[in-house]
Amino acid sequence: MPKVLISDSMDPKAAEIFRANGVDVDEKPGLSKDELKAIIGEYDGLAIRSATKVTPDVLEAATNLKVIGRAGIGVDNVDIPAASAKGVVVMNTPFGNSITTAEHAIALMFALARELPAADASTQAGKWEKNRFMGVELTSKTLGLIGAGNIGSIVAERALGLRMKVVAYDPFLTPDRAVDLGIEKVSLDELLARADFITLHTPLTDQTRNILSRENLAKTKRGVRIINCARGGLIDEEALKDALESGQIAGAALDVFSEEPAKQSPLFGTPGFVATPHLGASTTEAQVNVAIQVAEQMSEYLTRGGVTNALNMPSLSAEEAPKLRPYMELAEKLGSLVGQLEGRRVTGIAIEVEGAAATLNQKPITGAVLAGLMRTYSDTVNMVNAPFLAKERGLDVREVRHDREGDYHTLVRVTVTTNDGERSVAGTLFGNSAPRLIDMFGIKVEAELEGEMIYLVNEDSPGFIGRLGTELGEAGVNIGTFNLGRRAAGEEAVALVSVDSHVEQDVVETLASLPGVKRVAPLHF
Ligand SMILES: NC(=O)c1ccc[n+]([C@@H]2O[C@H](COP(=O)([O-])OP(=O)(O)OC[C@H]3O[C@@H](n4cnc5c(N)ncnc54)[C@H](O)[C@@H]3O)[C@@H](O)[C@H]2O)c1
Ligand SMILES: O=C(O)[C@H](O)COP(=O)(O)O
Repeated sequence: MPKVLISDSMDPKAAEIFRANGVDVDEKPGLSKDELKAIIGEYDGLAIRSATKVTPDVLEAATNLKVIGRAGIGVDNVDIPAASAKGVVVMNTPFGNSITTAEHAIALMFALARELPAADASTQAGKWEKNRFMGVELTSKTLGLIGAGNIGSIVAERALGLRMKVVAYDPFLTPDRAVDLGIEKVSLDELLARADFITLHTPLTDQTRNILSRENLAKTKRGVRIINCARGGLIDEEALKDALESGQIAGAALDVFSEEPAKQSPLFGTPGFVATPHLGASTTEAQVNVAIQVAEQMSEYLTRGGVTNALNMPSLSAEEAPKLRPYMELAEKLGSLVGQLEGRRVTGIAIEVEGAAATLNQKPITGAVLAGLMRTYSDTVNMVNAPFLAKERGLDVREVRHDREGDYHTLVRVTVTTNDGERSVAGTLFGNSAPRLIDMFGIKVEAELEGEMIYLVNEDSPGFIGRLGTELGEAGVNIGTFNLGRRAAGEEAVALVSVDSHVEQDVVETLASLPGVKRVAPLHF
């Protein structure tokens, strides 16, 4: 039974769903890094929010880990390249807390416009400072969105409902989407110059880090109010403090900080500054949503192989998974075949699908071919890390989907490029489930790629098969199946012989010395 650790505080629904799906679960929120490292090796899955930091040393200790599920959106607390390199799928729940977070941004916008936290503190202190607090209306003001994805779009809708004008800076926002949303796409400089309120809704990346730098804060309209419910690190906090003090910025509300938990900050106590402790996603509704989603997604992966919302692997529904499984087996075997024969000489690989295979999601098939190819020289490779390792190695990977119907109802062809040119192998499924090789380097040969095998290339000549059988018999190697093919009578022929035991090097050498033999290679599937 797969076992999952929930290492951050999560709605109890998550544990209920894991158990209902036959997944064992331990809930241990608040572990130190060393405590996590000491126990992570026991688990197949790790369910987290933003507090657990999944760093390379944690992953190093996670010897059984297959999946990390983030009950929420941001995955900047997970080292995704390190997880990918270890073959661990990283999933998030991209929509479960978006409305809640958008509402928090709107709440902070109101808090700034009417100085609600300061007014509340002053009133409860018995001061009744009616003349101290003079707010601004939101109606007709311009809201500048930096990032118009899921949350930014919801903020835009709500702001339009408040009769604000919305401008957005997001290099990936299409003009059509901007029209649909009823917002104006602008450059960052234009947004800074025009916005009365600015709200940030981008992930923290190398491009967005410090997007509101000292220089950019200086370009804002005097008296602007800024809200950040996305990620700490998007704003230069020292520069923000200076701008609040100089009056360039009239108010700033941060839910997120460059260092969290933010128990101290230069901003604390600055007039016009409002803070919440990373509460963007903290509503009952959002926490139930993300807990249910993460537990369902992780259970589906651990028990049925379905992949949803993974950041380092293509999605694969639980319906697709059983259909794709025999193709992935076929693809992995074809990849392994070319890997065992060509190994590290491969510089490029093309994966072609035809017939029924062309109607399926091709990414998992490609992942399986690459895993099969590279597993011949690395035993840590799997479908998740194979595409990354292939890229790292500079392997040129091409995917081709043919609409045409060929001789077979379904076909996967793998063509590898080496210094000697291109060579390809192809396979099909018998009865929609049994993988079979049907073409080996241009020669028709039908074989099940299974267990220990010998690949042999020879000149087609009478008596050769008998001599081969005799040599194997004398070496004590029992033949299971004999699969033969040739280009034409008397020309190059191939034999794929399945045998009951591992073929030792001396047997390979004896076979290689038989007259007419061009190549012998032991294979293992
Ligand atoms: N405070 C919280 O508790 C809380 C809760 C949920 C999400 N978040 C954070 O909010 C952020 C946004 O979440 P989302 O679901 O809207 O993500 P999303 O991926 O749907 O949207 C992000 C948007 O940012 C845009 N973007 C990327 N690079 C950009 C750049 N250089 N300049 C401008 N725009 C850029 C993208 O095109 C995209 O439209 C994430 O960082 C997430 O972690 C915080
Ligand atoms: O990215 C997110 O989903 C938010 O930052 C929420 O973080 P949390 O789960 O720690 O509240």
